Formats: sequence, C-alpha cells, structure tokens
Amino acid sequence: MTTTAAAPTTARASVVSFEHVSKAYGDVRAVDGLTLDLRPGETVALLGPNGAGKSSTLDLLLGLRTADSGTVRILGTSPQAAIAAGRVGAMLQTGGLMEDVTVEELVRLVCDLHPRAYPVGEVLDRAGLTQIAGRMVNKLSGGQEQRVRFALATAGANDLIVLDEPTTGMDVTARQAFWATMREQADAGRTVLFATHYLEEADAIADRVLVLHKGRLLADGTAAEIKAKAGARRISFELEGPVDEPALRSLPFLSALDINGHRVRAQSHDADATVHALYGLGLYPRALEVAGLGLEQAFVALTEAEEARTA
Ligand SMILES: Nc1ncnc2c1ncn2[C@@H]1O[C@H](COP(=O)(O)OP(=O)(O)OP(=O)(O)O)[C@@H](O)[C@H]1O
Repeated sequence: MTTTAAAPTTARASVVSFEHVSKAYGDVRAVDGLTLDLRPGETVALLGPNGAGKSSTLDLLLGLRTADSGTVRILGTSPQAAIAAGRVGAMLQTGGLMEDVTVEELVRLVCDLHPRAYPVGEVLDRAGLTQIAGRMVNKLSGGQEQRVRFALATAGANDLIVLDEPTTGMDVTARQAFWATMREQADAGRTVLFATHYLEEADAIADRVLVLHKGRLLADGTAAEIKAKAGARRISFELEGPVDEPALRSLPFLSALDINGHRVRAQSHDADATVHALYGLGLYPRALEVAGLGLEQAFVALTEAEEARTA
C-alpha cells in the first residue's frame, strides 16, 4: 500500500491529535497544554479525579467547545468536518434524548442522518433494544436510556467512538454486552476513547490508559505500565522470633513498611531485590506474598503524589 502526505486517514495517521491544547473557564484551567495522539484500533481509557478535565477534553475533541490555544484534529481534519463525514460516534453524559418518539424512531432518524449507517435492526439488536424498540423514549429507565445513547453512538461505521462514562447506570448484562461490542469495534480497527471512574473497566478493557490531573496528562501507557509507574509492589510475610525493625528498614527499594507483631507488610520499588536482600539478612520469611498494585491503587498513588507535589 502506498501512503502520501495528502492521505490523512491511512493506517499510520493519528485518529486523534491534540497539540498543546488549553481551555480555561475563568481562572480554572480545565485543560492545560494537552498533547496527545491516538492511533487506529486503540481502546483508550481516560481517567482522572473529579474535575481533572476529562469531559472538557472530550468536548474539545467533539468540537462542542473551542480551545483557547492549540490544535485538535480528528483524522487530520477539524472535529466538525470529521463528524459531518460520519467518522465519529459519541456517547455523552449530558444532553437529553429526543422524547416524543419511540426508541426505534430515534435510532432510525440517526441512521438516516449517518453517511455510513448500519441497518436499524442491527443497531437496535447490538444495543439490546429490540425488545423495547416500540417504547417511548421518555418512558425509559436510566439504564435503558444509556443503551439508547450507545445505539446512537454505534449507528454507523465510525472511525472514532468517544464515550463519556458510558456504563453508568447499566446493569451487569448490559455492561458486558456493551464492552463486547466495543471490543468488536476496536478489532475492526476503530479507535475507542472512553472516560470512566470504573478503574476495573479501564484495567480489563483498555490497551492504553491516560491519567489526567488538573488538565494535564499525568500518565500515559498500558495499565501494567501505569501500575509500574506508581512504582511499587506489595510484599507481605511473617517472621518467627523477635523482629529486627532497623534491619528491615535497611532493606533496599522500600517505600513503605508496616510491622504488626510478627506480620510485616511493605511496599517496594523493586520487590525482587527487596526479597533477595531479606533472605540475605539470614531471615526466613513465611507466608511470603508479592503482589502488584491494582490499577485503582496505582491511580490513587499517582494522583495523590501529584496533588502533594502541586499543592
Ligand atoms: N462550563 C463551565 N464553567 C466553569 N467551569 C467549568 C465548566 N465546565 C467545567 N468546568 C471546570 O473545569 C474543570 C474540569 O471539569 P471537567 O468537567 O472537564 O472535569 P471531569 O474530569 O470531567 O470531572 P468529573 O469526573 O467530575 O466528571 C473543573 O474544575 C470544572 O469545575
């Protein structure tokens, strides 16, 4: 396949590109110099504490807000042009659904407007809406409304799917079906970007995790890399006989140590080296366990460290 500079939608091109993008509301810097590239087929989770700038970032990406400075591109064009060309599907937290129509009528309307729409029946089925296709939109439960939003976001063959806390209010079955569909979309080469507060979802689904804090990118990598960046693994063991605390504190790479009777819990930046040194002290740890930080613990560690650094 040949590629040329004039073909921004080739596999090598960025699907999403932010270059030094900033957005402030008064003196609140919601997005602060964000530079970012998302590539085809990536499933990317956007994490951050409340107010970190996740929704603002998605709003800028979708052209719903204008950046104060910097450039946002989708597939090499402006967000508005990419959306008009039917290349972007979005599912946002806010924004009411049209109410005086049935589920099917609403889905049909959106399919009619989409330049590369899927058949209405397929869209309804994929979102688990076939059974309630004839129901009025204003009679739906919160979780059913989310399914409708999901259907609207996947009404056509989009290159980019943007989701703001998509599974909020969905039950377990809906959630599983939702992520199965998103995986299919990613396998078909679509880029999926989703903001979430469910870290276990990010861990299970995303092949790339972005951590935002005060509008800045604090971490960018696989979930495993984010956990490693938080810089610690947990070690726990028991010791027989008197516990020599100074000797334990002298172990290399320790970031935390908690001694409770004979039970020792530690965090280490290099658990292998710490455990090796533990045996080197002539100690015989029993019930030894070494575990990584979960994504949630890593997220808390990273954002708290940044909070302390920037306070
Ligand atoms: N329209 C607005 N006017 C003023 N301030 C705003 C506006 N929208 C957002 N902000 C502020 O910008 C910052 C970023 O908000 P944003 O909604 O992007 O964060 P978020 O990461 O999506 O938060 P959450 O997890 O709570 O949804 C916050 O401090 C918020 O109060």
